[in-house]
Amino acid sequence: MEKQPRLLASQLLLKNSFFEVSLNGVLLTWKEIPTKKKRVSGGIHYPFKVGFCFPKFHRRGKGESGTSHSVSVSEILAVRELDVDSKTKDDGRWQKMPQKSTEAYPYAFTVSYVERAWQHRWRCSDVTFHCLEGALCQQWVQTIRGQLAALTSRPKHLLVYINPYGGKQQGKCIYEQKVAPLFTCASISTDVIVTEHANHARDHLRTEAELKQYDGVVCVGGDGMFSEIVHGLVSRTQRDNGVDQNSPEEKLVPCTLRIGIIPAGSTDCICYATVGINDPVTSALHIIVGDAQPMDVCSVHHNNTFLRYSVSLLGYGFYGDVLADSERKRWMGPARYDFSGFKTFLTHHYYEGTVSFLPATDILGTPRDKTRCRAGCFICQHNGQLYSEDAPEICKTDPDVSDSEYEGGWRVIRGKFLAINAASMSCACPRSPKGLSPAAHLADGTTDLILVRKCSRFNFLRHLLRHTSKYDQFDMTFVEVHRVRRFHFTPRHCQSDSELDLRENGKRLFSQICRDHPACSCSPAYSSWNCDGEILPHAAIEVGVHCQLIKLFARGIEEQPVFEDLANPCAI
Ligand SMILES: CCCCCCCCCCCCC/C=C/[C@@H](O)[C@H](COP(=O)(O)O)NC(=O)CCCCCCCCCCCCCCC
Ligand SMILES: Nc1ncnc2c1ncn2[C@@H]1O[C@H](COP(=O)(O)OP(=O)(O)O)[C@@H](O)[C@H]1O
Ligand SMILES: [Ca+2]
Repeated sequence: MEKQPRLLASQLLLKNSFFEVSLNGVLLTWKEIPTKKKRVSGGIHYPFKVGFCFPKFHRRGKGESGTSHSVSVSEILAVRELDVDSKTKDDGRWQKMPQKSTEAYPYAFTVSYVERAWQHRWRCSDVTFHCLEGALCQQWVQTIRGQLAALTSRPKHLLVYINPYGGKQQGKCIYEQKVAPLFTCASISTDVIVTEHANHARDHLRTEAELKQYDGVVCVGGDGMFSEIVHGLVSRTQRDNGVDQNSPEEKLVPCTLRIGIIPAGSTDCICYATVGINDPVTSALHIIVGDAQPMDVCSVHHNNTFLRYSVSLLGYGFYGDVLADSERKRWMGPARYDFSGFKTFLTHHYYEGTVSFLPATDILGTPRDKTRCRAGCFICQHNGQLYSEDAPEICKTDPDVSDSEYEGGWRVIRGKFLAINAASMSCACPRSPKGLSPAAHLADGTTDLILVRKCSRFNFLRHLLRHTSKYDQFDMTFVEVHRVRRFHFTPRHCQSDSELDLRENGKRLFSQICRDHPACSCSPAYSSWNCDGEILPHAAIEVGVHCQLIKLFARGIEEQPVFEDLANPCAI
């Protein structure tokens, strides 16, 4: 790593021990001075070696010379000066000062920073340094503030939407108690809207919100609430740029505003797969430090009419039926998915139809890879660049090139399917920490199309159970998986528009269901699509992936630090 010039270095008091504290452009480091070397310093600038220098994680160690900590400046949330009378100057919060240091070292400042906890959780930690002189204290505060002000990717003003009815209906409480205090600490101002009905956030974003004044949009809720924000922002961006969403071939314009998710829903799979955990404090901290994670978005069309966008799961058959059943049991909260999942598993319906898809052949990675999409993913960077340079099929808008010219690359599969799933990302969630497609990538411009053919209940159960274990859910004769850029699905019996209208009104056409089998002991003709947790009544759809259309306040799942394992060779 390039050596950074030291900006400040002093001996300061921390909890009655002296520390060598230094700041360069990248790290704030404090290292305990061994007892016999301790001496009072009013701010002598002197050279010493910083023992730890890891770029991403702050380290804590205890060597011969005492404990040592390093915090990346990019993960400092705030710095505030403490008053002599032990009251913070900035926000009026009272803090208890140790008696000894208030007497001898009356000036102090507190640095709030990100600390990594268990299983990808982040927490806010405080460290308070005491100084002999006010001027030195001021110098530290000003210098750290200067460093923070130079971090241009951090949001200053956010628009927040809270779904008070998502998940266990705790959205408002989670935001007020866990998130708002952190935003205040980091000097982020917010405009908060508590939604009053479904699609309130989507419509507000699409038509009314004055987006220019914000650095990002935050939703407090589940995947459905996130989906509302995506629809609002993507539609608004296309409208502002004169792009017609109804044309499946059109290249969409990426959204500039980043989206933050404070998880307060039932599945929270988008949060889980982009941050590594569904934890409100962790998500708030990723927003504060100004992380950015690009994400693919699928557009779903039917007969040249735009239906919806999807970022996680598009599922027909099993997941469509689970969702349709679970919507009638919202009162059960998140447990509705387990109940409806069990019920749908027992009904064991299969659906006939034709899937045609355009395999992504020019990219790095396959759905059977052992590597995973992680923070700074090389495959996403590589394939994202390829997409913008080569302008793949979905970007082609040349009216002279007819669809049939692409047909060469398309594959067609007819069959009876228990499930047809398109996972644009892993869909990892607490129910399945590796997800529906463990090797899928967040931002590679593709979706993993998983076809589960008709099989016995026992085999389907084996397939489902493998989502929760280390065994490969694709390594089964009745399952296939393809990494694709586009796909179409047509059910065996095509629906008329009047059938669709009835389905949209919630009336299922059981009279039409078993045309070929009047005894009606078999599967219905149609399922519906589960589009990120929203029901799509159309069975016939056309889907295309738009590479990196949106950005989240996230960085992808961080690899767990390995330095602890290295100390124990048996653990490797
Ligand atoms: C036997 C255990 C099998 C466990 C299999 C778990 C696979 C889970 C993969 C989940 C992928 C989820 C993708 C995300 C979808 C969300 O967008 C979407 C909306 O989320 P929101 O409500 O937060 O807004 N969520 C969903 O559609 C929920 C899907 C949940 C499916 C749960 C399925 C449970 C299956 C249980 C089968 C039990 C069989 C037992 C037989 C003895
Ligand atoms: N104020 C509201 N009243 C009713 N429904 C709402 C409200 N705000 C948002 N919704 C809708 O609630 C649905 C579920 O929201 P979500 O936050 O995803 O929770 P969950 O994860 O429990 O499904 C979404 O379809 C969203 O459009
Ligand atoms: Ca993808």
